[in-house]
Amino acid sequence: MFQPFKEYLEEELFSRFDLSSRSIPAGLESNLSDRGKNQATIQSWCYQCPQLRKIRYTYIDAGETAQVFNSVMYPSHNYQMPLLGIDFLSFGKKKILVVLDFQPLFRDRAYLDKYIEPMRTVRDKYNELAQNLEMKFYDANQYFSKYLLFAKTDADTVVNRLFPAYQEYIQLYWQMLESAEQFTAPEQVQRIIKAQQDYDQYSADRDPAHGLFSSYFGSEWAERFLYEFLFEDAVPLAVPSGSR
Ligand SMILES: C=CC1=C(C)/C(=C/c2[nH]c(/C=C3N=C(/C=C4\NC(=O)C(C)=C4C=C)C(C)=C\3CCC(=O)O)c(CCC(=O)O)c2C)NC1=O
Repeated sequence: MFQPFKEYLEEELFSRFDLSSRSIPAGLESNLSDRGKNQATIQSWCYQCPQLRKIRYTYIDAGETAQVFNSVMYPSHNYQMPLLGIDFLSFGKKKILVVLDFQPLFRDRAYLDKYIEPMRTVRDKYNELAQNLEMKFYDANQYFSKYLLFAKTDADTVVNRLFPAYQEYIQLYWQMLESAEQFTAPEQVQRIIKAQQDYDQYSADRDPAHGLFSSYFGSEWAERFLYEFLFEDAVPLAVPSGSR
């Protein structure tokens, strides 16, 4: 269902950036599960380039049961650019949830004007994909912008509306990255490092996918996948969520 989204991202990345592979810890690059109704595979890719220090994306394919495309771009620590966050989920065709955002590192007015306001014209074209749904796991005021796309939708809308919206958000992201101010002062770079680290901690601690990963691949693998790959700058909670 989201394969064309992955292919578009790859074409963009490979044609625009000087990518090199970034290693994925052993055993986490892919996995296969026979526990569910359909066989499930999970596969991840990770790259870096001068502008983006970590580019990761993951595809889960459990046939009709589940299709997930998840990705985060982490800009180099010299940029205050928001992270590009993508989370597209389809469960059994009827339940489709899509989230796409430039995830802000800071929330002051000057920052939002510079890095979030440019999304507005794109966002305004896709009202049906911005449904103001309530967040149960995350906090909409932390690491989400007010112009995020967040919708429960259907397969037709994914093809006809989400795909063009996705392309526009990605194009805007590249454009902003190209012209983004570069920071080199150590205290400014430190502030960016800290904010990106906090993003990993925030995301790992709240990740709604832990249960999904555990059910397919076991809680140990799920824990490693979260803390060693997806959000590697996060420190695991003292008591893993599976045992709480
Ligand atoms: C491979 C990793 C990965 C997967 C597969 C994943 C899945 C995932 N994301 C979800 C929700 C969600 N996901 C997001 C957003 C994001 N989530 C992100 O990982 C990113 C980058 C964004 C930002 C765009 C939001 C806002 C929700 C709704 C959760 C809520 O209500 O708080 C859910 C819950 C769906 C439900 O309501 O049943 C799952 C299972 N999250 C992951 O990290």
